[in-house]
Amino acid sequence: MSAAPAIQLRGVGVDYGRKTALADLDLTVERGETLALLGPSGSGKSTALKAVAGFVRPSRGRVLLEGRDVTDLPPHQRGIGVVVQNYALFPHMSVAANVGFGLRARRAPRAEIRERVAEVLDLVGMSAFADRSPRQLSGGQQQRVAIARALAIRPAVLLLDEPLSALDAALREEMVGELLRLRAELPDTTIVHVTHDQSEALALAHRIAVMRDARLVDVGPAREMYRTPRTEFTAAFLGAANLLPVEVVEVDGEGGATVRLGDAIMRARVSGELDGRRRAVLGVRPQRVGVHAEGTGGLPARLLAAQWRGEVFRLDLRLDGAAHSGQEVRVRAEVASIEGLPPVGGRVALTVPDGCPLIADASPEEET
Ligand SMILES: Nc1ncnc2c1ncn2[C@@H]1O[C@H](COP(=O)(O)OP(=O)(O)OP(=O)(O)O)[C@@H](O)[C@H]1O
Repeated sequence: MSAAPAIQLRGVGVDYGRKTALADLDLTVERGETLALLGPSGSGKSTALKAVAGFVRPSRGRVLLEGRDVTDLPPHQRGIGVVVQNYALFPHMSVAANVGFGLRARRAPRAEIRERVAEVLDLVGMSAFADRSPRQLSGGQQQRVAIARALAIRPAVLLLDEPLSALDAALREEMVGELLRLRAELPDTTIVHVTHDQSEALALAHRIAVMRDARLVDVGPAREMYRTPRTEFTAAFLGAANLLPVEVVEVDGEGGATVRLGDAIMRARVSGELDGRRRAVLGVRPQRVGVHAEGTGGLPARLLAAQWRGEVFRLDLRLDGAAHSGQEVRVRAEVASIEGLPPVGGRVALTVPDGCPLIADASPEEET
C-alpha cells in the first residue's frame, strides 16, 4: 500500500498551438477521495482529466500516480478507468464483451475475465443484460455498462468526464444515487469527476476544484466551498449567489463582520481575505433574499420581473441606486409566494439575513 497521493499534477500545462487549454495546474487528490472538477464550458476541466488519463501530453509539468511519474506513459499503462459523456461502448460487442475488453487486452485468463465481468455488472445492477447489445439499452443502462467497463480492470483511479450530462433530469438524479453507492462500495478508489453541474459536484465530491479560463480558481471541501466561498466566481458559480456590494463597518477577531448595504446593517461571515478593505461583496443566495411589500422595512427596490417555476417564483429586482453610489444593483430572489407583492414594476422592500459570506471585492479581471 502506498502512502503517496493517488494523483499529483505538478505545474501541468497544456497548449494547443497558441491557445492555453490548461495553465500550470497544481493539484493533489488523495487515495479514496472523490474530487469534482467544476467550471463553465471551455475552462479546461476535460483537458486536466485527459492529462491524468494520458490522452493528451502536457506541454509542461509532470503527472504522478501514487508517487510514480507517468507523464511519459501511454494511457493503457496507467491503470486508470475512464467514463466519458457519450458512453463510447463498442456497438458490435455484447455488454459482457464490452465490459471484459480491458481485461482481454491485458491477456487476463478467461475464467478471471468471466468472474470479474459478472462481479462489476452486478455492482452496477446490469447482470441481467450481459448478453444484450448496447443498442438494446437505454442511455442510463449504457452509462452503467460504461462504468462497469471502466471498473473491470480494478483501477486505482476512476475518471468521469460529464458521465451524466447526456441523460434526462430524472435519470441523472438516479445515477447520482448510483455513483454514491459505488463510491461507498469502492472506498479505496480515487474518483475525479468532471462536471459543469454544481449540484452534481456537491452531491458526489469530497472536495471541489473550481476552474475558470484554464486555471484553478479555488479548491476545498465541498461544504466549505458552498458555505464560505473565497472568491466571487466560486460564490456565483456554486450556488448562483447574488454578489452585493457592501461597506465593511467592522471586522471582529472571530471571522464575523458588520456590513452596511444601503441603509441596512447586517452581520456577515468573513469568507475570503479582506486585507483591511472597506468594500467587499456579500454572497447572498436567491433563496435567502426576503421580498416584502413596500413600507415593511428593508431595502427599497423595484420588482423587474417575476417567473413562476412551479415550486418557487423567481424574481428579478433592482435595489434603489442612491444607496450604492448611484450604481445599479440587480438582485435575484426565489420566493415561495408573491402574495402581498405589487405587480411587476412596483416597489418592494428586500431583506438579507445575517450570516452570509463576505468576500473580498477582487475578481481576476480587476487584478490584471
Ligand atoms: N484538441 C484541441 N485543440 C484545440 N483546442 C482545444 C482542444 N481541446 C480543447 N481545446 C480548447 O481548450 C479549452 C479547454 O477545453 P476543455 O475541453 O478542457 O474545457 P472544459 O472545461 O472541459 O469544457 P466543456 O465543459 O465544454 O467540456 C477550450 O477553449 C477548448 O476549445
